[in-house]
Amino acid sequence: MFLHGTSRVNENGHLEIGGVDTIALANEFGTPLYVYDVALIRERARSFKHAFENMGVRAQVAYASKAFSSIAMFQLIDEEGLSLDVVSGGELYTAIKSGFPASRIHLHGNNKSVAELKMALDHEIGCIVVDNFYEIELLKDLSHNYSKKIPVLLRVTPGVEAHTHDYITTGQEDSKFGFGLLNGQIEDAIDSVLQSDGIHLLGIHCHIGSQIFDTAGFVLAAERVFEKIKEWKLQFSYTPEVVNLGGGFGIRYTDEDEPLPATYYVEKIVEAVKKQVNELNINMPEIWIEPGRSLVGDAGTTLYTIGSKKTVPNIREYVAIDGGMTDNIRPALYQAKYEAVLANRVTDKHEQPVSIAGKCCESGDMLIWDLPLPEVKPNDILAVFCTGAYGYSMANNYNRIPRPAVVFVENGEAQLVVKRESFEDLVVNDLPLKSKVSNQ
Ligand SMILES: Cc1ncc(COP(=O)(O)O)c(C=O)c1O
Ligand SMILES: N[C@@H](CCCC[NH3+])C(=O)O
Repeated sequence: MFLHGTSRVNENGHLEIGGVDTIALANEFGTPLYVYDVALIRERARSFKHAFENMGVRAQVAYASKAFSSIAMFQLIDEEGLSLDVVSGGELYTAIKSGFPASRIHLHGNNKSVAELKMALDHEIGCIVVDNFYEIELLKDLSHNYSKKIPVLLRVTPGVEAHTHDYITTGQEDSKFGFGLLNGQIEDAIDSVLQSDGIHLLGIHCHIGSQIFDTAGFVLAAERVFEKIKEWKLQFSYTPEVVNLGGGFGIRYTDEDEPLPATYYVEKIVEAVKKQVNELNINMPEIWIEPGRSLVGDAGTTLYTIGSKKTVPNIREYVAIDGGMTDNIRPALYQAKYEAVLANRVTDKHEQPVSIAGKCCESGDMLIWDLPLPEVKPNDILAVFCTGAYGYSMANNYNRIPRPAVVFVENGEAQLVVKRESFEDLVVNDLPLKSKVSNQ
C-alpha cells in the first residue's frame, strides 16, 4: 500500500490525511471529494526553493497553476514565497482575486487575446512569456499605452523530445508552442523585440514536457539554449537576465514510476547552466523553473463512494463510483494509472482485483483497471492517490455531473476551499427558449 506525506492508517483502520480521518471528511463534505495534504505541498515547495538556495543561485520557482488552481491554492503558494505561472485570463483573474503579488506572476499561452494581455499589463505582472510573432506585434501595439517597458521571456522549442506521453510532450520541434530554436525563428523574434522601445527582453524560456523521470532532457535543453546564447552574444550583444527551463518533473503514481527528488533535478539543471556560463564567460542568469505536478500531484487524494457492481463471469468485476472522467479525465485521456485503497478498511486483506468504473455514459470512463481490493460493499469509500495535479483542474460537466468539492487538510483541521457544484450551478448560464418566457 502506498502511503505518503501525512497519510497514515488510524486506530479505526481508516485512511487519515493531515491528521484528519478521511471517512469523517466524506461524511462532512460528501463525495467525490478532492483532499489536499497541505503540509506535503509546503514540503515540496520548500525543497525546490532550498535546492536553489543551496546551489547559491538566484532563482524563481513558479508554480504552474494549471495543475490545480483555486484562490486558496494561490494563497498557499504565496505563503511559501513561490511565483505563479498562469496561462489564461481565467487563471490570471483567479491569481489577482487571491491577492497574489502581481510582480511574481508570469503569463503563458500560445494564443493570448488582446484582453488577456491588457489584463496582465494593467496589473503590471512580472513577465509575459511570448509564444509567437503575432503576440510580439500585439505587445508592440499595446506598449504605446503603457509607460513601463513590458518585461518578456521568449519561449523556444529546443528540439528535445522528453520521454513521456505524446500528448504531453511540448519541447520537440514540431510543436504548437514557441519559437523554433534551431530554425532561425528565435533570432528573428529577438531582433524584433530588441528593436522595440516598449518591450524589455528579460530572457528565454523553454519547457520540454511533463512527467519526466530523468535529468538528461533538461540538461540537453539547457545546453542547446546556451549554445544559442553564445551566438546571440555576438550577433545582438545580448545575454539573457533570466533563463526559464520550465517544469515537467515526474511523480510517482504507481510502482512503475521512479521519480527523482526535486533537489536532484535542480542540482543537475544548475550544474549544466553553471558549466555553460563559465564556458561563455557571461553573467550567471537567474534560473527559473515551473513545476506543477511535482508540487501538488501526490498531495491530492480523491474520495469516492462505491455504488453498483457488475460481474462479467470469468472475465472481470466492475465496481462503480460516484465520479469518474468528469473529475479525473487522465485515465481516459492518457491511459494514466493510479493506486487506490478502501479508505474505511485500509488494512483488510486484498481478496480480488476489481475494475473501477466511473458513472458517465461512456465505456471509456474507467478509472482503474484490475485494482486489488478487499471485497467491496456499497458505501465503502475509495481513496485514489496522487490525483492532485490535472485532476480537479481538468474536471468537466459531462452528463451534467457537478464538479466535486475540494478540501485542504493540515494539522488535524479540514478547510473547504472549493465548494461542490450544485445542480443550480449547472443551469445558471442556461437561457430558456424565447417562446417559453412569459411576459411579466
Ligand atoms: C510551459 C509549461 N510550464 C510548466 C508546466 C508544468 O508541467 P508539470 O506539471 O509537468 O511540472 C507545463 C506543463 O507541461 C507547461 O506547459
Ligand atoms: N494535463 C497533463 C499535463 C499537461 C501539461 C501542461 N503543459 C497531464 O495530466 O498529465
